[in-house]
Amino acid sequence: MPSLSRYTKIIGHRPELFAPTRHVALRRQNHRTQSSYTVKHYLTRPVPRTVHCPDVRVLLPSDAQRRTIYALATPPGKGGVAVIRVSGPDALGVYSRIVRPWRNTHSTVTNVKLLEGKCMSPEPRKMVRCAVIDPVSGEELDDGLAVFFRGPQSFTTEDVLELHMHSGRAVVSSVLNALARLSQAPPGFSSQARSAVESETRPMMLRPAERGEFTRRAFQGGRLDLTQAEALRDLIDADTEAQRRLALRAARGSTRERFEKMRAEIIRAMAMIEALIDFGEGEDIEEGVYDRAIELVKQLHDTISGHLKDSRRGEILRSGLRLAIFGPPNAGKSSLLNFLAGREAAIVTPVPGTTRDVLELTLDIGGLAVVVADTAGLRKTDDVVERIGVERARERVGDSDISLCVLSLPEVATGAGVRLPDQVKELVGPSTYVLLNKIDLSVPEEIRAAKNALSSCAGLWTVSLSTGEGLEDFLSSFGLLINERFAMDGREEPLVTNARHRTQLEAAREFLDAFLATEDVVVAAEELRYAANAVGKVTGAIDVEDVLDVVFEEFCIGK
Ligand SMILES: Nc1nc2c(ncn2[C@@H]2O[C@H](COP(=O)(O)OP(=O)(O)OP(=O)(O)O)[C@@H](O)[C@H]2O)c(=O)[nH]1
Ligand SMILES: [K+]
Ligand SMILES: [Mg+2]
Repeated sequence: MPSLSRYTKIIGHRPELFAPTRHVALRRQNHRTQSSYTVKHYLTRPVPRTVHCPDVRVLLPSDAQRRTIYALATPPGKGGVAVIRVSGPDALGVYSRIVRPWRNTHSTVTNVKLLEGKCMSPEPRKMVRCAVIDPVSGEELDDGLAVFFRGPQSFTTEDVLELHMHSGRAVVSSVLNALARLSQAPPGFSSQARSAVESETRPMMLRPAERGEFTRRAFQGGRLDLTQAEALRDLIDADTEAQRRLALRAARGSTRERFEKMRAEIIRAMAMIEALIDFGEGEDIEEGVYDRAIELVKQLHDTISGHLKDSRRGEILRSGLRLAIFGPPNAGKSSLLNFLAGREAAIVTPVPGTTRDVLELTLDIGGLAVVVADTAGLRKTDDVVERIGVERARERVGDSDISLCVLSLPEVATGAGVRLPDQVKELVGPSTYVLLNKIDLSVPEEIRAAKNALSSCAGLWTVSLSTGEGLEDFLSSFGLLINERFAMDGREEPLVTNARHRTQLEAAREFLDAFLATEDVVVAAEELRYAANAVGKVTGAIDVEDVLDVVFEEFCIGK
């Protein structure tokens, strides 16, 4: 009989071995204790069949083992360098077919065989000056640099070839065409010539890569977990410092570690319960194991709840803080958007009701990505189009992380304070920021009275978007405020950075809830298994075929 710590180890490392033997354990258990469950009850619960760990992941003969993929890894167009990436079992073959020592290259058809004979055998990770030739005609396509990575010491864990060419449409397409032709039996050779170069001209299994396929292979090869793959995508998409920092840390595995630790804790609790089921408390297992498991799960539950409550801080850092600008017509909302954007993004006119639809821009405010939405002025109107705009404005305010109400001071000032239109008033709450605009048209007493009347809101500034007065002060203090609320400086790094993580953590928390609610040890163990699976899906530690497409389709080709 394994000791509890040994037991934890077995399940922790190879839970997939554990699942199929459970009913045996249960039958044995049935006649040894007086617990209330039955084997039938257990067997009717859906048992996840695909639980496994990264270290025992079994890859069936896959497309990746047969097919070599290629793609342009840099943005298309004219530029200094274009990188073409080739990954898969034929990468070395590609090297020998199209890469030639730079000095020895000749561009005539008759030299093909000669050149075939002189193919280079690359030293891994060493960049060499080379010529790239057409594998069929032997014509030189470009000269540049080539580097070969011997799998698994490569990004994808497969053999990888990178060709650094001149970035021009014709160069890139000629090299891509050459790669495409390697998959076909080469035309133009006589049968004699063909047999002479038989081994060299065997058609290769090459095809263009799909979105994110290089990274997907890196994941399948165990180089990255899913959070790291997502982080690479985020790093490419990062617009602000905060996004870059967050993505870089996650790419290095910080998110992976935290989720893995969480899963290990759940599995530890599960092992306690499983041991209890199999051997019974007091007999072989020490007293109080169940209570310890409950304690552990409660702590985990708190941790997960803490991360889920984190005011979407991670998601905000990653995909931007949603800010809605709202207010009465003509208050200067679109003028504010243009000021923040530094360009005439929105139409500004003296006509009230100019903005109809929601206009959205992603801007860098105080180092934070902010998705700023300009909305239609809120008022009662008979205009059908404007009414829809007003409705959308209200929805946008509701959906936003923060809202900023723009008011025209001369419009709302009453002398002794302010009066807001009903439509606006109902959207102003304690968390609303207020920008009092058009102070160039107001007298100081009016400004002071209005400021007093609005002193209870989350933030208040007085500006003129026409003269620029107060704008610098507004921008810096608003930037500071949102940074304090949402950025990660000096705080624990947010764990939940996208909706996929949130969904899985929510699911895990529900299973932990169910664990804490049940009296039945078998159900309890099962709930923990589901919880561990939910967390495992975040990193990809357990079967994730269903989420792979979702994760990788947001990538670009060549990554
Ligand atoms: N005097 C003065 N005029 C301003 C100021 N800010 C904006 N305006 C003018 O006010 C008018 C309305 O500005 P917009 O930015 O279109 O206002 P809006 O809130 O987007 O209006 P709607 O889209 O119609 O709801 C324009 O003519 C602006 O030039 C300001 O600080 N002072
Ligand atoms: K307007
Ligand atoms: Mg407008």
